Amino acid sequence: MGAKCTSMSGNYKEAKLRSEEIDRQLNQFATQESNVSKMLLLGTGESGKSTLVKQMKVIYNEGFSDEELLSFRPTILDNLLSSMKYTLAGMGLLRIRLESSRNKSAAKIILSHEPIRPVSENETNYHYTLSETTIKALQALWKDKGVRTAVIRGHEYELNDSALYLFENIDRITAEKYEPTVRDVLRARVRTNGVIETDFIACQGALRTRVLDAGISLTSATPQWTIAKWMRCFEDVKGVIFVVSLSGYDMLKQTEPNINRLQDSIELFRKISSNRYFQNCLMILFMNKMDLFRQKILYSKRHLRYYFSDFKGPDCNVDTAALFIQNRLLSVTQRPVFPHFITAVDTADVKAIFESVLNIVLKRNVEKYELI
Ligand SMILES: Nc1nc2c(ncn2[C@@H]2O[C@H](COP(=O)(O)OP(=O)(O)OP(=O)(O)O)[C@@H](O)[C@H]2O)c(=O)[nH]1
Ligand SMILES: [Mg+2]
Repeated sequence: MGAKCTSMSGNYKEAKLRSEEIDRQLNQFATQESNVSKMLLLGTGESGKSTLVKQMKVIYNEGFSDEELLSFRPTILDNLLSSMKYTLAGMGLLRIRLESSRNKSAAKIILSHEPIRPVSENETNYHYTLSETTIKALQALWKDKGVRTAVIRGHEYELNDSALYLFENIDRITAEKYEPTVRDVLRARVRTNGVIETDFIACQGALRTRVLDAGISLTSATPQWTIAKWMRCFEDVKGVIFVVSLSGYDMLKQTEPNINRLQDSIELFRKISSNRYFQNCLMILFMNKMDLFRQKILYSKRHLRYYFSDFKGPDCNVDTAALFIQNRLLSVTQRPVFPHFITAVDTADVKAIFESVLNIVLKRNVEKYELI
């Protein structure tokens, strides 16, 4: 018995020493620039890449300072204004009338409003405020049943995914003392131009990671050689995170209105996953906007079978519909893919999924350096 105890404590000591040695080597590995694990975010426009980058800042870095939050104020007000402009244009397309003809003047005020310029380095329009007339016009329009009907039918004219959130928060957002919250910032929409890099340390200090938002507009029509040409700018990428917006299943592309948005993403995924440039990368698939997808499948009556005629599952069943889309995406490639359903605006969800993705990357690194 005594001997057994001694050998167990011996084993324990040995394991502890080995674990400490692995931790030391991993920390050393993580501090070298050449050991940064680069993860490249790719996907069609508006799939949620920049939202994931914002979440990396919230989860792994210092988050948003008060000043940074405030700097989003003009963008969010502009998003609100342009969403209302877009809704009014959509009403024209769908021949939906304003409920109250008195709101025609409100519509004119909004449609003729100049876009709000985002903050530049030399400028500080953090405290940009809409005029009282514009705020009243926005509020009156949001109360109009015609506008609400058009928002519900937003998928028919590409209304952006954050429009409803912004309209529902209209009074708070247009208040004189409005200070954007992190939730608001995650809903803000600015098209990315140029590469955005975000560095952070994950997996208890063992993995130095750089997430790259390529800021390139890719579609299924982008030729393979163009993809390869662009990707040469990104050396030593460990993994590609391909982001797909699930909520696009019932939407058409803005530029080519005969192409379904989800089909477009599936086709782009086929191209990316078969591109020779990414042959040695981990291929991670984020099927994003699960929150909106759930709402649509459960309540919108826009059943998946209307857009994918080979879907034979039951209506209003989120899991079956989501798995059908996952299988469709996985069927376009032969290579191993790590698929995840995700809601990029939900910090807890992103954290849990990212941890598991980064653990795979870490495991690969460890295997490479024969630490295990
Ligand atoms: N409700 C909801 N909205 C989301 C989600 N992910 C992203 N969005 C919203 O979708 C919009 C587009 O997201 P972005 O992160 O800017 O998309 P992107 O892929 O970076 O777009 P580009 O820069 O044009 O390529 C933003 O308004 C986000 O707030 C999600 O999971 N749920
Ligand atoms: Mg972006």
